[in-house]
Amino acid sequence: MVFAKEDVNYSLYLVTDSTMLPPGTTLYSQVEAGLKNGVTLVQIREKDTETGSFIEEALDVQKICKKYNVPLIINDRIDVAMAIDADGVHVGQQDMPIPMVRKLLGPSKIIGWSVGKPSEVETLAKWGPDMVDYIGVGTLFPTLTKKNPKKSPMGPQGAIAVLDALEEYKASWCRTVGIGGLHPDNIQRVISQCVATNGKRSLDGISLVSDIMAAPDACAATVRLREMIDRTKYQFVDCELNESFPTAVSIKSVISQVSSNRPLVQHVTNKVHQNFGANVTLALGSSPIMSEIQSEVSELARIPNASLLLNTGSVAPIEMLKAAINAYNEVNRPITFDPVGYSATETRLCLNNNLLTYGQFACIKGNSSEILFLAKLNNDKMKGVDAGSGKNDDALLARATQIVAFKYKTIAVCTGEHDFIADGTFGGECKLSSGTAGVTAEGLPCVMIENGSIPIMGDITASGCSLGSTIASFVGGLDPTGNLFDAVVGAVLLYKTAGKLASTRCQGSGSFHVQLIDALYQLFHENKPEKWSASLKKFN
Ligand SMILES: Nc1ncnc2c1ncn2[C@@H]1O[C@H](COP(=O)(O)OP(=O)(O)OP(=O)(O)O)[C@@H](O)[C@H]1O
Ligand SMILES: Cc1ncsc1CCO
Ligand SMILES: [Mg+2]
Repeated sequence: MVFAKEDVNYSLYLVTDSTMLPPGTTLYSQVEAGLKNGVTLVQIREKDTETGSFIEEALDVQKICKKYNVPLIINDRIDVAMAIDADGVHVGQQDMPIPMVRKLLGPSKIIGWSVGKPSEVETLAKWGPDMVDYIGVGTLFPTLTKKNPKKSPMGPQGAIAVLDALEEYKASWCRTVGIGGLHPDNIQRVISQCVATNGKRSLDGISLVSDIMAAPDACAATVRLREMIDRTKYQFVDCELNESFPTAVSIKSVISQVSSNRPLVQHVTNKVHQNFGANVTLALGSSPIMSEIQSEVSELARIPNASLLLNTGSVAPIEMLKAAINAYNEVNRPITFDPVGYSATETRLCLNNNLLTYGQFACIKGNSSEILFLAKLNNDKMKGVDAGSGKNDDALLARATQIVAFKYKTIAVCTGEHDFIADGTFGGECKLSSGTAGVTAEGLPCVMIENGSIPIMGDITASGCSLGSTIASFVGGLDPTGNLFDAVVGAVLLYKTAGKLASTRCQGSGSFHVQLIDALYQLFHENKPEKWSASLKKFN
């Protein structure tokens, strides 16, 4: 059978590994369970099997693939693929060069290539449409199936770079599947985040091994995966993600929700911020818990209206941070991420990028230096944790905020004299292939909040960190019908108004600190956003 290449469905691509079969199953039975329940493409990848047995296995699997009308791809062994007339082969960077593979297989077979970086895309684009039909983009996350991984995992941001290269080099024919460490707990996040910067394409499919091959019930496992891939909404927090322009009325409603739900705000934060953050949280009618105990994160995340503030100013062990991200993502509770001093040192850059790869955040907030660096609009390293003193224009800051929101499919906040907030959640939409239907960072909703210059806000330590506490409290306090963007904007607007009020009441930075908590307390409990002094402007 010859498959028309444009008809190949890459959405759920099963790669075999007979070393992980559970007792009572065979390679054949696991593949059949997959095919019956929605696997759309099969690759035989048996690294340690002798040629004779490989061919026997391949012939067996080929029969069943034919029955389900699904193409069969052979990993690496071009000879085996030719011998059994398989539908295609998949080769890695170190395997036989692609032009030779094509010469041997002829034009009609499917050829897949493992790609990890943009320069490899440039190569395949130069070869043109007759060489590589699809690429396996990875390794996305750490995985046990690669025995000697040569590359460190690229994460969604690495996959975005590959998708961008496909667009840049105009390799429109080339399809993509994500590969490496994909499981039900990260598939939707990967589909949602891995979108080219021009919004025109996302991954065409998900490729995986162990979730089907090692499953005691491969039918149920495949049904679950299929359902996950077909779901077009990624509800990573249990509140509304729909686009809206916040108003005094909607912010008033957010505050009422926070008042009655009294969220539990777990702070994993720096030592300087601990006490201030706990008091700010209490001023907002919420309950702080400053905890870095790994064994309790799952329990905390399951408490109604739990919310996590993850601030990397000084850090807990990385395993604890990942466990916390996992625990909150697992139960769709919001995480507010503050990458303090993001670009100050290689250590911070590496740690923050590692965490950004690991989870889905409801909000990413930073000062102007952090957001500009995250957006790759500025390469100047920060001096410590404070924003640089250079003046940036509003348009540049808004753009950086939108880029961060788009990249991480989150609500991004950039602080300074003017605060910017952009919504990159796309209502939680996640789609294979079509990305954001061409919507780019510039098209994202973005607002600006200002209240004149309040330099004293930058003269106390951890004022940005405590805005993080305020956001975490507001997003945690939402009802399921509450709106995430309203909550983040409401928090920033309240904080700016409180800052101004406190600056008129204080005598210096020492009393400003105290006055800021008083002002937050007063404004929150009065709940009259229509009277707040900070202004909210639509920037886009
Ligand atoms: N010149 C200013 N005028 C008005 N508001 C300001 C000014 N500078 C900072 N702010 C406000 O102060 C808060 C902290 O912002 P900043 O950009 O200083 O954060 P940060 O560097 O992360 O703070 P930290 O790391 O000390 O916690 C924000 O709410 C911001 O809006
Ligand atoms: C001063 C300082 N150092 C690490 S975190 C922090 C608080 C302000 O970001
Ligand atoms: Mg900060």
